[in-house]
Amino acid sequence: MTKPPGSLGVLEDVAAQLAGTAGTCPPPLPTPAAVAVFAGDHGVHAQGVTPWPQEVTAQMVANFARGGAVVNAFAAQLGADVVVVDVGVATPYAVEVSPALLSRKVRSGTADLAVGPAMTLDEARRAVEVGIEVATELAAGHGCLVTGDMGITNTTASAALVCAFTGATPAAATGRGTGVDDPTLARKVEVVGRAAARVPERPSTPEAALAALAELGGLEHAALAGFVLGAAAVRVPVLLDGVIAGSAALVAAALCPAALEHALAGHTSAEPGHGIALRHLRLRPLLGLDLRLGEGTGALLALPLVASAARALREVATFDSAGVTEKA
Ligand SMILES: O=C(O)c1ccc[n+]([C@@H]2O[C@H](COP(=O)([O-])O)[C@@H](O)[C@H]2O)c1
Ligand SMILES: Cc1cc2nc[nH]c2cc1C
Repeated sequence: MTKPPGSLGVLEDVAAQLAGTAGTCPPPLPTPAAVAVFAGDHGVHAQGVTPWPQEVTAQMVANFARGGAVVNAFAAQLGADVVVVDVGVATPYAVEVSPALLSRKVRSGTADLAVGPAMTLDEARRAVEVGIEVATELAAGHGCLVTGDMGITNTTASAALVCAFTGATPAAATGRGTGVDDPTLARKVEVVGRAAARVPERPSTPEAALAALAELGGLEHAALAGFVLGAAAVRVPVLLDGVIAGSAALVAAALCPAALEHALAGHTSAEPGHGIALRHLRLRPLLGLDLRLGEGTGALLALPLVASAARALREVATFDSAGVTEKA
C-alpha cells in the first residue's frame, strides 16, 4: 500500500481483524450496519439506585421504534438500520407493529439482584439465545453488527458483572450511570458489593459464567452476550458500545473466549466499569468522548473508523500499481 508501513496505527490492527473475521483479504466493507438495541428492566430499581422511573425503558422503546432517539439520529447519519428488541421490558408501551421492533420478551424485568438471583438459569439461557438469533438474522444483509441497550438501572447490574468477572472492587467499578447524586452512588456501591459477593470471583467455565449472569445480570446483558457469540459464529464483526455491552462481553468471553476475536470496542464510556472491562478483555476503544448514553450511540460514532480501515485495504494502490518509489 502507498503509505509507510504501520502509519495507520490502530486502524491497521482493525483492518487485519476485519480480514481475519471474514477470512478474506481485503475484507468486505462493514456496511450497511445494524444496531440492535436490547431493552430490559431491572428489579434492583426498587433499591433506589437511579433517579429515573422504570417506565422510561418502555417509553424509550416506543421512541426508538418511531425513530426519535439519539441512536436513530446517529444511525441515519451513517445509513445504519436500528432494531429494538424487547427482551425484558416490565411496563407496557404502545407502538404499531413495525419491523423495527422485535418482541422477544423472556420475562417482564429481572428480580432484585440485591436480594437474590436476578433470573433463573433457564431465563438467562433463553435471553442469550435471543441475542444469538437476532445476530444471525441481522447478519444476512448487514456488514457489521452494533450493540445497543436500553434499561433503566442497568449500570448497577453492569457494575456487578464487572466486579464478578474481573475481580474489581465495587467502589472502582460502580459509577453514576445516568447521573446519580452522592448518597445514591454510595447505595449503589453497597448493593453492587453485596450482590457480587454471592458469586465465585472470575467465573471462567461456561457453566459458571451462565450462573453469574443469572445471579447478577439483566435480560439485555444476556441477549448482548448472545449477540456477540452469534456475530462471531457467522463471522460478522460486532462493534461494542458502552458499559452494558462491555460487561456482557465479559460473559461472552467466559462462554466462548474465541468469540471476542471478532469484537471491536467502539468507545470507552464515562462509566468506570467500562474501562475495567475493556482492559480485562484487552480491547482497545476507538473513541473516548465521555459519552454515557448507551443505545449504541458510541459504537455507531466509531463505525466510520472501522469502515475507513476496511476501505484502506480494499482501495489503496500499491507502490507498484501507483508507480511510487519504495523506501531504500
Ligand atoms: O453506555 C454506557 O456506558 C452508559 C452509561 C450510563 C448510562 N447508560 C444508559 O442509562 C441507562 C442506565 O442508567 P442508570 O443510571 O439507570 O443505571 C440505560 O438505559 C443505559 O443505556 C449507558
Ligand atoms: C431519557 C433516557 C434515554 C436513554 N437512552 C439510554 N438510556 C437512557 C436513559 C434515559 C433516562
